[in-house]
Amino acid sequence: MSDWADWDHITKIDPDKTLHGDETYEDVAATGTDAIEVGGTTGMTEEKMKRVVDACGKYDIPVYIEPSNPASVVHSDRHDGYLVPVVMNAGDVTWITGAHKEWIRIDDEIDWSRTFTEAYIVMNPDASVATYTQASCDLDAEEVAAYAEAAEHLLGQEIIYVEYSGMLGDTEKVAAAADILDEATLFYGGGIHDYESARKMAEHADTVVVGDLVHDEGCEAVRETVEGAQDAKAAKAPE
Ligand SMILES: CC(C)=CCC/C(C)=C/CC/C(C)=C/CC/C(C)=C/COP(=O)(O)OP(=O)(O)O
Ligand SMILES: O=P(O)(O)OC[C@@H](O)CO
Ligand SMILES: [Mg+2]
Repeated sequence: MSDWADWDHITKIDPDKTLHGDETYEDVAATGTDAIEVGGTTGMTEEKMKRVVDACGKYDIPVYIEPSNPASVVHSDRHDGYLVPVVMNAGDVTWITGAHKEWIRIDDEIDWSRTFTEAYIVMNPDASVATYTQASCDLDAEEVAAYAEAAEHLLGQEIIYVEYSGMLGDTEKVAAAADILDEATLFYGGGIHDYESARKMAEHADTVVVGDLVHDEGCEAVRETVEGAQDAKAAKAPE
């Protein structure tokens, strides 16, 4: 079974940002979050990535690198693996297969045994990830569901990621993706900032991702979102 099948909550650390106040990565690991993803769209370098991966890798929590370009991939035995995005609704094929081809061409150390993909559906047109990938974000619930279904059944993706980075998404669209998926795991990320927003999104998604909050508000706020996600999952009918 894949690691992520048991994750209710992921904390995403952006190596281009600092932690809140004097908090440490040990504090992040102690929030109850199930895994740490390390990634961001802008300002990413190998050096910044390595610093965060090395620091997080000391604690008893899965750590995955989520690269936004081939240059931000670092290799170490401090982390568990790589979650490489593929953007279903990208306007530029670079972000569907092009960057992947270049990465494979230039990197001799790829460890396929711990490299997996995430099929992103990018939904917030104001997020840097939308600009970066030239994503078509104007999608209704039926289209979101169709992208999710294409990702799972045509492309064999195991993780579908509805991404509203920077804003809380439309639950109707998240639910449409959740309802169409058979076996794939649904990640939701964007704008989760408290118990209630985490609970609401985790009613539909299998796993919620919290990003900006850890940098802007800190670990106590993240802990509340972990509780919201866990309560939503506990309230769902047994699968
Ligand atoms: C093939 C390799 C190694 C890399 C390419 C991987 C791809 C397709 C990247 C596309 C962009 C993407 C989906 C990045 C994932 C990380 C992400 C969504 C971060 C959040 O982005 P924002 O919140 O918009 O950015 P900032 O917080 O940096 O402003
Ligand atoms: O920063 P936020 O809005 O929490 O979004 C989380 C994550 O989905 C970003 O890739
Ligand atoms: Mg962000």
